[in-house]
Amino acid sequence: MASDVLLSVRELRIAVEGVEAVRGLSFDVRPREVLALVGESGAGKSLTARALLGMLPRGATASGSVRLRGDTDLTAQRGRRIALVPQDALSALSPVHPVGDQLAAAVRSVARVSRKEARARAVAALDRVGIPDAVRRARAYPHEYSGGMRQRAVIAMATVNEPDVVVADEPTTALDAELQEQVLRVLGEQREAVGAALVLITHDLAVVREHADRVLVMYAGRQVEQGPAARVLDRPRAPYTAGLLASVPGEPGASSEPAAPDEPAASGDPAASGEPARAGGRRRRLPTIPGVPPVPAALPPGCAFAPRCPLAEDRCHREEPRPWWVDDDHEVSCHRWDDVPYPAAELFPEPRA
Ligand SMILES: Nc1ncnc2c1ncn2[C@@H]1O[C@H](COP(=O)(O)OP(=O)(O)OP(=O)(O)O)[C@@H](O)[C@H]1O
Repeated sequence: MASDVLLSVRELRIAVEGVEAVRGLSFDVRPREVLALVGESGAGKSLTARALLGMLPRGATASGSVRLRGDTDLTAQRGRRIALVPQDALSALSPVHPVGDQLAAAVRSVARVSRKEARARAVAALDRVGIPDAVRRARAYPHEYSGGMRQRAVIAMATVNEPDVVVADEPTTALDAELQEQVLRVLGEQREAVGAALVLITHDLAVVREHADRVLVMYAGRQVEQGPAARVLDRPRAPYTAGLLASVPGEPGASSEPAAPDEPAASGDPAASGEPARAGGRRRRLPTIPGVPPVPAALPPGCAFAPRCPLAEDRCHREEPRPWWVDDDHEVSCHRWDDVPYPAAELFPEPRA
């Protein structure tokens, strides 16, 4: 293991009820870096996140390895060296205990400290994430917090024991747009304050560009492309990444033609939406990747993206591509990576209005 690798994932495969949904992922997370996992719904991001924490759902089995500082006992590290910020803060907090008690219990689960000291650390953690009047708020129950406050409390919970890695699974999905940026800012600040790396699962490539050092793009349980976020977003080498980018307003990969002026603006999962969007003050129809991702039980032969890929040729429908380093820190799994044009939007023309 290279000395600067904190979390090392090798050939991770996860099957649910015997059906493989994550198929041979390998990646590293280095100290203090932010790695974004992106891909459409069903790509296997959440299962991967759970595997990093040693908490796979019932019926799921994993093979391959996940090592945190060389250690494979992830359950023992959970809450201590690796912690989760889940999608839904309400389900992560117990409704029957005050928030401060829950944080103090998290402190005492890993550190031999007095109740008073645990309480003090809990209040300090709430204060750090910007919960006003933290001493009083620590005595309140989760339902007495607003949605944004609850998500901050969950970030406080994940970072209170100063873990090496925080895994955040779409931490802003349940929040309105205004709160999303706030919560991501708090998450970034806390990560820096405790010196943790962050594995950030998101649908939003604008979030990747703003917050991630590296990105891993997933499709149908496989890694399609990974590398430094700016390099991957500026010059995607996998047609799938190009398609995701083409559907994000303002990205270099996205088309810039104006469309009918009466179209509403887009929201949500960009690749799947195909909705009109606004860029540079103009409304336009965004290109989308045609079709939908396959379900794990019915994968096509060869490259799973081939049926949707504008560059697919015979070989793509027969042979699954192996990951290939296109330069020293940028890996792609695509037979046609060298034929992806620049700008990549050319691959995905705009739909007709
Ligand atoms: N508990 C489970 N039982 C059965 N199938 C599951 C379970 N969890 C995940 N799967 C299946 O595994 C595949 C990957 O799911 P996963 O939740 O990891 O995807 P994802 O990329 O996180 O999607 P989303 O963005 O919608 O959360 C999907 O086909 C999903 O239906």
